[in-house]
Amino acid sequence: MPVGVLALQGSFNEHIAALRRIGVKGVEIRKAEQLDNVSSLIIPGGESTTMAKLAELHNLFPALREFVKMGKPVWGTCAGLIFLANKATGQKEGGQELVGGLDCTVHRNFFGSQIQSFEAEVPVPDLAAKEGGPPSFRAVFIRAPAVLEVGPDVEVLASISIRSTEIVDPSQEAQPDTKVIVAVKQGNLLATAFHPELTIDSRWHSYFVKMSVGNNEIVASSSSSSSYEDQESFLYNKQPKTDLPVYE
Ligand SMILES: NC(=O)CC[C@H](N)C(=O)O
Repeated sequence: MPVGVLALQGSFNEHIAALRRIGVKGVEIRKAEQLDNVSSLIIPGGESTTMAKLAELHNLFPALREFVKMGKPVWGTCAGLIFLANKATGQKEGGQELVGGLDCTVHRNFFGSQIQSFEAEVPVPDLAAKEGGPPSFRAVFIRAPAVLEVGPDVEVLASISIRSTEIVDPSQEAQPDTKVIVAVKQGNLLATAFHPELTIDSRWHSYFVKMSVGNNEIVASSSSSSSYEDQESFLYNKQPKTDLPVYE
């Protein structure tokens, strides 16, 4: 079965292109019944309030919650992390509906607004040990959330050190060198505050695909032409930069 990518809003094209680069077919999910035909699901980054409104409009929440409850692998990136969290803070007035399932609290815009977006090299030793390659990953944080608290079943895959001056939200009282959680795993749920689909490093996608393999056979991407083939231009780091801070 192919990997589903929730395609209401945000970087779903980029996820499908990233899956394609590792030879896996990704399909757009816009209707509840389409979830029956996929082994696993990626909820992309974008704008979680907008995505939630669209999901509500299409009556997707019950099916998404059922998908999570069935134990099928789901990976939320950025806004997708917010979707999966049991609790979110920093929401717009009136809040927003969440899929939930991931036992954590996230802050929606922990690192500030669009202009506080940044890139960093983030060490993720467990994932590098499984997937090979260098120990750290290029991480693109766009108006990124962060995980404030995790439950006992949640494994922290990556955190970054930040100074309090880097936190824009005055309600956050981070002390110098606070560790902020930016990637977690809980059973079949994976969540990252950043956007691996915007980098050329496909190890996060292959890691997620391997989580799905236990459940169902993954369909290989066909070699025929696809509208996703030419989307390499989305990638931020075709040319590796050397001047990035390393967060450890
Ligand atoms: N790049 C992103 O997905 C940003 C998410 C954004 N902070 C939100 O609330 O939805």
